[in-house]
Parts: sequence; structure tokens; C-alpha cells
Amino acid sequence: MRALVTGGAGYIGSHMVRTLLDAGHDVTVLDDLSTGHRDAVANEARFVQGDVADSSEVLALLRDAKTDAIFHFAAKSRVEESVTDPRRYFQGNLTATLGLLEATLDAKVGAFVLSSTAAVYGTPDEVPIDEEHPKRPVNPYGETKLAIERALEAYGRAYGLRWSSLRYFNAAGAYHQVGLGERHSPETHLLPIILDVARGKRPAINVYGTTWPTPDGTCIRDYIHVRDLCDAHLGAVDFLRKGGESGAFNLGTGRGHSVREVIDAARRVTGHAIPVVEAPTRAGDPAILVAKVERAARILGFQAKRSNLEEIVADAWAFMR
Ligand SMILES: NC(=O)c1ccc[n+]([C@@H]2O[C@H](COP(=O)([O-])OP(=O)(O)OC[C@H]3O[C@@H](n4cnc5c(N)ncnc54)[C@H](O)[C@@H]3O)[C@@H](O)[C@H]2O)c1
Ligand SMILES: O=c1ccn([C@@H]2O[C@H](COP(=O)(O)OP(=O)(O)O[C@H]3O[C@H](CO)[C@@H](O)[C@H](O)[C@H]3O)[C@@H](O)[C@H]2O)c(=O)[nH]1
Repeated sequence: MRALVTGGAGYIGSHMVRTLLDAGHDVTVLDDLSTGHRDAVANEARFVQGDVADSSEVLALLRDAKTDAIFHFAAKSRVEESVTDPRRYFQGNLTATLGLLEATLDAKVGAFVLSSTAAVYGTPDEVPIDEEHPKRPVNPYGETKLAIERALEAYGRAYGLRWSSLRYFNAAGAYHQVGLGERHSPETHLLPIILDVARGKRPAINVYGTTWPTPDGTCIRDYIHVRDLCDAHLGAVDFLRKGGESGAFNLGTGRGHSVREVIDAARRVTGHAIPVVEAPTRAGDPAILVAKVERAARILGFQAKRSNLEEIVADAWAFMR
């Protein structure tokens, strides 16, 4: 397969590039390096610096590379920033992706895999959340991803676009053995911030809320190892290329961990005390997000293999050190 990975210099995209290369595929990366790192892109991949919104450049690239499948990771993804600077999200995610889809249709690319998110659901009525749960995003980031999903549905029906939308829950962990891991700046994600405390870069971890309606009062999330996520993408594209139906899939483990559980796991892995500061709640945080993962298991044959919490934390820690 000849794959285009947009956002392939970012956290999850760079792991996808490695996964595709290891499976014997040909990879081109398109990334504007707005939040990614050139040195995260494997040498065996072709790298093009550019914006996915630039339909004519992308069309030329797709034709030149004879692309069979697109993995679309490129996006802005800081939830809080999407509230304070929504145009960056409607432009950078929705408008940019519509530009990419123009080129995708014109080049007749056979499969399109979107990085979607649990944020399309908003505050859930019930957990675990299945794919049919009502979609009521509570921030512009989730709104833009939902709007992109709706465009995929309509383009599929009208123009025959074949797509898969993968709704990730919380991506974490690293492929430290090949030098890959999470390097956001600024970092907003829980685990890398906790590990920054362990390596002395921050004094303490702020826990956003301790009176949530959960057993220990802190928020619960479904953490999935970034390498398991990448394996699921291979399953999704394989399914599409064999004639499988377009659609959306949750990617998680079906198990939730509280913020305190993640901190405790990091204490065990790092041997560091990791001081905690009890802080006010963060805008837009639902108490509990846990995926129902039966659909991806049944249809894509997906099974998380590396996503127990200790392993996720240990891999992220090995990368950081
Ligand atoms: N990290 C998570 O827990 C999580 C959860 C759910 C969904 N997602 C989605 O997964 C995808 C990847 O997330 P990530 O954490 O790796 O983010 P990231 O910021 O590390 O990677 C995004 C990459 O896209 C590039 N990019 C952004 N806009 C671009 C554009 N217009 N043209 C070309 N390149 C562009 C950036 O330079 C960066 O390399 C995103 O779509 C995100 O919304 C992530
Ligand atoms: O310093 C911190 C950082 C986070 N948290 C908490 O830790 C949990 C996880 O937070 P974070 O790592 O920021 O992830 P989420 O806010 O759950 O969002 C991630 O997971 C979503 C899907 O579940 C995706 O949509 C988003 O893109 C992705 O950033 C939340 O309860 C936060 O309140 C803290 O208590 N302290």
C-alpha cells in the first residue's frame, strides 16, 4: 500500500509512520510542522512540508505518489485552546480537512482514515459509550471533528468516498525502542505532565477536581497505548480496502482509570513521590469517558495488547528518560 500520513511528524502520526513501514508499506508524510517534529519522521518515509488545506498541492502529491490510502492525523487538538481561539479550530481542522477531501476525491484515493475523538460525544449519558451515543460536543475541538465526520458520511453517500473514522479515547505511551514518544509544547496531557514531575521539570501535578462523582473523586479516562491505536489503523484500512463498509469506531480499552490511579502507577514505575496539588476543575472536562469497544473488536478484529496502565506508563517513562 502507498500511504499518505498527514500529521506524520506529530505524536500519534509519527508512530503510525513507523507501524506502516514495519508492515512493509510505502509512506509519504505531509506535515506543516506547526506542532510536529521533523526528526520524529522515520528516514525511510518521504517527507513533504506543507498544509493539508492546499488542495492543488495535495492533489499533485497524491497523484505523484499514487496514493492508495490517507491517514489523516493533522489537526489542532488542544481542547482549552479551541474554546479561547475557535477560529484556529474551524479553519485548521474543518476548513483544512475539506481542502484535503477535495484532493482526495479528485485523485480518487480508495480509503480515508480520520483521527477522530471521544470529544464528539460530549458529556456522556452513560458509560461505556458506544458509537451510537448522541453526539453533543462540549467544545469547538469536538465540534470540528464531528463536522468532519458528517462531511465524510455525506461524501461517502454522494461520491463513493470510502472512509473510516476512528474515535480515540486517551492516547498515551510511547515506542521508546525506536525513539518515539509524546513531545507536545506546551504539554496539556496528564501522563507526560506527571512524568515531568518525576524527572524534576515541574514541582507537582495539579489534579483538576477531587469531588467528581467517581470512587476517588477524580476524573476517569480510558487510556490506550499509541501502538495499539496504530495497529487498529492497519485493521481499519485493511477492512476498507477489502470492501468493508465505511463507518466510525471507538478506540479504547473499555477500562477506565482515575487521575489518582495514573499518578499511583507513575509512582510505582518511577519510584518518585510525585507531589499532588488539588486544583479547581478544568472547563469542559466530563467526569468519566470510557469506550465501548465491541464494534472495533468484532469488525476490525481490534484488541489492545499493550494498554494496561503500568505498561503505558513504563513506555512513556522510558521514552522521557
Ligand atoms: N492525543 C490524543 O489523546 C488524541 C485523542 C483523540 C484524538 N486525537 C487526534 O489525533 C490526531 C493526532 O494527535 P496528536 O496528539 O498526535 O497531535 P500532534 O499535534 O502531535 O500532531 C498533529 C500533527 O499535525 C501537523 N499539522 C497540524 N495542522 C496541519 C496542517 N494544516 N497541515 C499539515 N500538517 C498539520 C502538526 O505539525 C503535527 O505534526 C489529531 O487529529 C487529534 O485530534 C488525539
Ligand atoms: O495537569 C493535568 C492534566 C490533566 N488532568 C486530568 O487528567 C484527565 C486527562 O486529561 P488529558 O490528558 O488532558 O486528556 P483529555 O482532556 O481527557 O483529552 C484527551 O482525550 C480526549 C478523548 O478522551 C481527546 O479528545 C483529546 O484530544 C485528548 O487531549 C482529565 O480528567 C484532566 O482533568 C489533570 O488532572 N491534571
